[in-house]
Amino acid sequence: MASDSQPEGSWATTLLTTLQANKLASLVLAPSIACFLWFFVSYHTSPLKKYPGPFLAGWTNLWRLWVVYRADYAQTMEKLHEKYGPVVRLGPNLLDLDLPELSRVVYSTDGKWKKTTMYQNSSSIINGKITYHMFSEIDNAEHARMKRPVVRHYSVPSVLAMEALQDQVIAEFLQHLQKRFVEPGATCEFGEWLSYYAWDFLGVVTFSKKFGYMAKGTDFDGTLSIGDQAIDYFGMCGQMPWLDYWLDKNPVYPLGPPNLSNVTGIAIANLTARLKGEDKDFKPERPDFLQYFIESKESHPDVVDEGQIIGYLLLNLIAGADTTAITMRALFYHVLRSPRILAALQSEIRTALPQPNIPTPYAVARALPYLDAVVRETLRFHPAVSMTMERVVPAPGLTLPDGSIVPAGSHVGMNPYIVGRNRGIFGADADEFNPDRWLQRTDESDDAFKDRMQLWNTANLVFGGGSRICLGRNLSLMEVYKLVPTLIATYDIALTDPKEEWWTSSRWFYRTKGVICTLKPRST
Ligand code: HEM
Repeated sequence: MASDSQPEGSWATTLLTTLQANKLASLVLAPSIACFLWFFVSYHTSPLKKYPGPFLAGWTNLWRLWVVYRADYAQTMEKLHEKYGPVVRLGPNLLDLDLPELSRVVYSTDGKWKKTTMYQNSSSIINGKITYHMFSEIDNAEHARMKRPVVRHYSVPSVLAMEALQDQVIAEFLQHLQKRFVEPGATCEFGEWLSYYAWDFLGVVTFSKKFGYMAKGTDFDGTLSIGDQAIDYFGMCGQMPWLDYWLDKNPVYPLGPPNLSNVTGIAIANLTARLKGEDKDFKPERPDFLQYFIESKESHPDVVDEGQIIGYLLLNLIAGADTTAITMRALFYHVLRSPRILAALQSEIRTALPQPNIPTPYAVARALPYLDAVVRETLRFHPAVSMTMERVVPAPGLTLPDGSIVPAGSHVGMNPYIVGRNRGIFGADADEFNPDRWLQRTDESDDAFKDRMQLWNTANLVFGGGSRICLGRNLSLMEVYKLVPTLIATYDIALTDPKEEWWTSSRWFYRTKGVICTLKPRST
């Protein structure tokens, strides 16, 4: 019979009695119950509870970690937005927004919107201390301090000053393609070769030296593969940033991504040789980033030391090579699958560039409207970064178009892949690759076209936005705008299997493999 103070059937009493009686049960059960209660209370009291999303996502970030692990992040997000609308809850404290009208707010220049801690796991340990670079630094004031000495070196005039260096790499790329594939009539792993080109290109503009991927025709030192693993690690760990302290930053046995020690070694060797005047590849009349960074050390000695220069050099390579290769690979993949688009592009380029084998001057390339449309469509359709770029909502909160307020401290973000396919902006055919959408329609006035492009720019987050916008965008655009017409003016390029379905992996980078081609001398 139950006493008055312990009513019969009280589950709490039974539980307490069991726990007191059984020490093992208490060791296991008590933390589990505390954990469950914590999750339960957090879920039900969260101010983000009102926003729709997968059930598990509201409880734990493990859900989104699982999606990143599966490597179909962008596609999953697309389905979720179709199901739930423009605001989707991806984690207990994270909303993904398909609201291009807010892009200038979330990715602003006012210094109030901070990156979330997801970015911090792309830092490294130098001399026993976690060191952040321009991409991983989340404090906006510190970021501005790091960026100030070098930002002008990424401007259009600065990268234009490197055009001669770029032409040199393009010319070499053509020679390799000619000897290895065109003359013997061999099949080309074109997608791979675009990566070799992009890495060697970045080596040359960064420190006047190629890594040698084109010469060797392979990822001979494993750097490209290590780079992929490092970026995948960043994408996965970013979903639960504290994991990085256990996996990579633990001082006992780091389990993080394989480090880029060979690239770091190359960067240090180049800096040392340059400072000692022993760098034979560098020609002062052909400036490179290393030269610019050394000058920044002289102009900003309070910010730039040799460690910072190594950081700048590495960021150039890690942020710049794969992203540009992904873009060029996507461009060729989609263009080569469409005889109509290929014919239009070929006709424009070959009329403007009657001679093969000559690196296209940037000014000439930028004046080709169909090429411009193809590049823009590629960036929209296959952005190299295809994950939510998270930011912390500052006080007093973010007002959404439905009038609801996302409280300060919540995390929100937009995904270039999702906003790039927003049907309200790009039309019902937003899921199709069609460069013509970027051209002025026959029945469209100049003003209407201008307005449409202005609106479309709000949904262009391919290079991020605001004060954290991609630093290398002018350089990578120059690379793409120059290389594509040069190749099309020189070769007839065709997929060996026009129906080829390539391999894709959508995590932080939207990686791809494939684009197997034949290359023949230009026929028309
Ligand atoms: C098609 C090529 C490229 C794409 C699509 C791309 C995309 C992006 C995006 C989306 C961001 C912003 C990430 C965020 O806010 O969460 C970013 C940042 C950055 N990118 Fe790029 N990138 C490209 C090429 C390059 C190149 C060639 C370089 C350097 C040579 C570069 C250097 C950087 C740096 C330093 C940042 C950090 C900027 C900051 O936080 O201040 N990127 N990039």
